Amino acid sequence: MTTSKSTQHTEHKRIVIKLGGSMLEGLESSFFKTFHEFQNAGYEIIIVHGGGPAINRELAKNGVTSSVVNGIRVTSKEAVSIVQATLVGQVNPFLVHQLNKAGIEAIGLSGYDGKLLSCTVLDEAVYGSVGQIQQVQTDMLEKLLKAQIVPVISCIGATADGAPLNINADTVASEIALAVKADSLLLVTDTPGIQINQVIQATVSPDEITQWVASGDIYGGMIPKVEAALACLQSGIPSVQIVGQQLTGTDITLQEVLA
Ligand SMILES: Nc1ncnc2c1ncn2[C@@H]1O[C@H](COP(=O)(O)OP(=O)(O)O)[C@@H](O)[C@H]1O
Ligand SMILES: CC(=O)N[C@@H](CCC(=O)OP(=O)(O)O)C(=O)O
Repeated sequence: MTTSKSTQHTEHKRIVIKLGGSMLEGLESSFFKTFHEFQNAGYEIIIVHGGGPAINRELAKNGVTSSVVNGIRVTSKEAVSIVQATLVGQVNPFLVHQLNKAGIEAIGLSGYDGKLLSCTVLDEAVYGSVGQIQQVQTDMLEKLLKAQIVPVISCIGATADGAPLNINADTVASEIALAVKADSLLLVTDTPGIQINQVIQATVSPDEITQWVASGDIYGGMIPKVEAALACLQSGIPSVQIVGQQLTGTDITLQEVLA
């Protein structure tokens, strides 16, 4: 993994905010106030977005079927060009527009731009055109952050030959958070945190997560989120949260949670 922050001196704190496709559909304009608050508090912000519902609609419109295994979309060659067109052509500009309109200087990127997300194929037999990130090229991000521009990244990676690959946006967010040595990762979704037996969990430990994935209490789209959260915490990102649009939710912590 390439990072360049370690060689820099900076007073800034960094936050990677992943906006799930599920919450983007019901985005409230007041949500963007939060970004000003983060910036005023001295945070450099990187946004990663998904777009599951928009992708589902476009695939259906084109008569392309897809399935999901462990929260990862099995992506045929036909599907990947629709996924790319939807994320890069629709969802990303929508979000960049909303941010710019709210007075936050934002610029859209995909994994191609500045060679941001160099990938190999994860497992073609199982997932098709899904990427495994080999390198995050942070140079472009550093330049943008220095200029106080918010990068808005869609979860499309590229092979060395320039073929597009679909990557789950939670995974992209965690890889980027690790590459830029973020102080915090926020995974914003359509539910205010991890719910077990309909109760939102304020704090959860890795052992609880393992147990709840095995029992099926954590399933589907929540699986890549908890995996992303654990990958970040175990590699030293101090704060990882899964939250709703109000930014309240679940803190994932390496500490054992006392009953
Ligand atoms: N234990 C859980 N707590 C909350 N949500 C869960 C849980 N397990 C699975 N989910 C599902 O995960 C969904 C969020 O994942 P997903 O739909 O992929 O959102 P996003 O588009 O934000 O990535 C929730 O809406 C819910 O249906
Ligand atoms: C490989 C894979 O699963 N890609 C995801 C990318 C979009 C995404 O992650 O969107 P959400 O944030 O809405 O979940 C997909 O095709 O749905």
